[in-house]
Amino acid sequence: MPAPPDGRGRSRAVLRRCAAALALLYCVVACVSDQHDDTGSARPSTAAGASPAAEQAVRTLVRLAAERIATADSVAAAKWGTGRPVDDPVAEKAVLDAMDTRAARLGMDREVVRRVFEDQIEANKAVQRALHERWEEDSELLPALRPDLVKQVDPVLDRLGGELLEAIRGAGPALSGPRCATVLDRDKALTARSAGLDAVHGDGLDRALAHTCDAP
Ligand SMILES: C=C(O[C@@H]1C=C(C(=O)O)C=C[C@H]1O)C(=O)O
Repeated sequence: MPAPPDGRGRSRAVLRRCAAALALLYCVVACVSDQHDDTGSARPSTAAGASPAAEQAVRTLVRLAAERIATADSVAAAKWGTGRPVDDPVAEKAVLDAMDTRAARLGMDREVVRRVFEDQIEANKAVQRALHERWEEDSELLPALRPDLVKQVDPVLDRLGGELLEAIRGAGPALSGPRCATVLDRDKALTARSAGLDAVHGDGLDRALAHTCDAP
């Protein structure tokens, strides 16, 4: 008959149980972190939907689209009174071409990238037009500062372009998944509320994300 464990035997048993628990925890963590491959794109985890990381990337996309919409105020102010039109097909083509080149280099779905950036541009122009109308009606609302488009706004648009591209890449197939529209709509509402967006910018954010989800 084995002798009843003394104090040292009991602590060895406790240590063994702790080691087993740690090994189990390690397996769980390794399994969860394996949801991402080393290209940075999220894999759909189960038949039920996208991985949590991919859904987080959809949320990031919403936040970045809201940041990009905010640049329309600076662009509109920079153009106001200069005769420079809201529409600038050459600048738009440059944005779309640059994103297309980067998307191709990263092996991304170029159609998805194109449709998201076309929306960003249309949304930006819609907000610029709405702000110009507002300022025409009430010159008191004119912004005091006129930023320099090339020096001050373009670098922000460039940065946001790269970050949006990463978010699209991270979202991967989640953009065609069944939960995309639900996640997007909820985050749009949250972002609009937390950023205190008025109707013009709220509509702009809607326009910017109009074709982001592409459920079959
Ligand atoms: C930002 C500008 O205004 C418009 C919006 C653009 C955009 O959102 O990227 C690009 C070109 C313009 O049609 C600009 O003229 O630079």
